[in-house]
Amino acid sequence: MVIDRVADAAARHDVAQEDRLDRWRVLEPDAGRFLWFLVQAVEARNIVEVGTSRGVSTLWLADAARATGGRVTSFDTDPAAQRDAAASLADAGLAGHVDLRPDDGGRGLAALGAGEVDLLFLDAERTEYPSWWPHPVRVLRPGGVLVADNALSHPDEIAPLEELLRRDLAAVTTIPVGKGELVARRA
Ligand SMILES: C[S@@+](CC[C@H](N)C(=O)[O-])C[C@H]1O[C@@H](n2cnc3c(N)ncnc32)[C@H](O)[C@@H]1O
Repeated sequence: MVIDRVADAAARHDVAQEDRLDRWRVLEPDAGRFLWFLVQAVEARNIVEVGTSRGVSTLWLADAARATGGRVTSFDTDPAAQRDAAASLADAGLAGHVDLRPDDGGRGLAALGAGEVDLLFLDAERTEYPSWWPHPVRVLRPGGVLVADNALSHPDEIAPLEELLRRDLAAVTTIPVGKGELVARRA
């Protein structure tokens, strides 16, 4: 499977990198399966991701989008990473379900319309998320879901995001899969 191939390449790559920012830091398999299920459970069609990297989470989201008849828009500030992701998506036959945007996620979210996103996945620099407010919540449709990775691996960095979500949304919890997925649903 293409996802396994990219995840294996990421593990080999990351172990040799001293600087965290040089690592690909791809999504854990159980978190990927959780995202894949969630997209289909909420029948998400307009799916937005911030943090493509080499596209492991994008592959999970795109495979689920194929099942819902939806589409993934994925932002990353690293065009080289997105070129690798594009090749993997093509290998998996999923390129037609994804728009890769080499852009800042905060700027990308600010440009989206209110209530147009069914599922938003945040997997970029966690400390930046609060500066993107109110757009991560503004873009969600009623019943739409926000998911943020690293809720358990980096609780201190995720705490400001969780505080904003608990202020603005009713249902917020952390699912203990992968590195911890913070999930919030817009009523
Ligand atoms: C943890 S990796 C994403 C891993 C990816 N979701 C996966 O499962 O393969 C974080 C990525 O976020 C990107 N990034 C960091 N800040 C960003 C921002 N403000 N907007 C968009 N992408 C950003 C980085 O370039 C990096 O590729």
